[in-house]
Amino acid sequence: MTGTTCVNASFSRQLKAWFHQNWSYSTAFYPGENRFSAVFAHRVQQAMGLIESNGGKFQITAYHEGAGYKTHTDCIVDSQDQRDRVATVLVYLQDVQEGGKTEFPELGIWVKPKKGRALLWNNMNENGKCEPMSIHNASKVVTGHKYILQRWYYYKSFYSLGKRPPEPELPVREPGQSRVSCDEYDHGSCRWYDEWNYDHLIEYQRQKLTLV
Ligand SMILES: O=C(O)CCC(=O)C(=O)O
Ligand SMILES: [Fe+2]
Repeated sequence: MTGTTCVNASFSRQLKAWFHQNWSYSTAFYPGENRFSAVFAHRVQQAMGLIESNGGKFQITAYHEGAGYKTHTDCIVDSQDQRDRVATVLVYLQDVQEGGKTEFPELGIWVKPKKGRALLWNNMNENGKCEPMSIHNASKVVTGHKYILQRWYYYKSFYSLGKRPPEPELPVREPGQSRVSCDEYDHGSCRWYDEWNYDHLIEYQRQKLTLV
């Protein structure tokens, strides 16, 4: 994944100590790995016309109190690479008491997390270029926990799309410790990307929340 770096155990621990408060955590599952992925992809195609096989992984992100996510586009502005994210589907898996909104500053709109609410937007304009007006951010969770599911859709399917990459051998992870990091720390938010660490999903289940 672009921007993803493997860090060793001690540096990972250090990062956690510094930034833990502001982190969001992501993990992912892939098409065909469970029944949910097929049901979701089918319903999205029916309701929104996005072609199932043009979708990538299913990314789940958890935000604890104090965590948000920087302002960004989901596509790469001025990129020549055709393999870019045309559309985003975001589903809120749980209500958030306060904060945690998805905000689109250029459009002057924001959406409040509500369990089961799904949001779809285009990242590209009619010329097939990444649209800077699509910038958005996740405002900090003030009270509660926020869990979302996201899937990005592309113009067409390509070889690696929706396929789980092999698990890296190193570095070794301790329980509760992410091993694959990370967005750059930026505007008060950082995110662990760890496709092999389900700790926050276990926490989600502990709260008796379910995906469907
Ligand atoms: O959490 C949100 O509301 C938005 C997250 C987002 O934009 C992203 O992960 O790309
Ligand atoms: Fe985004």
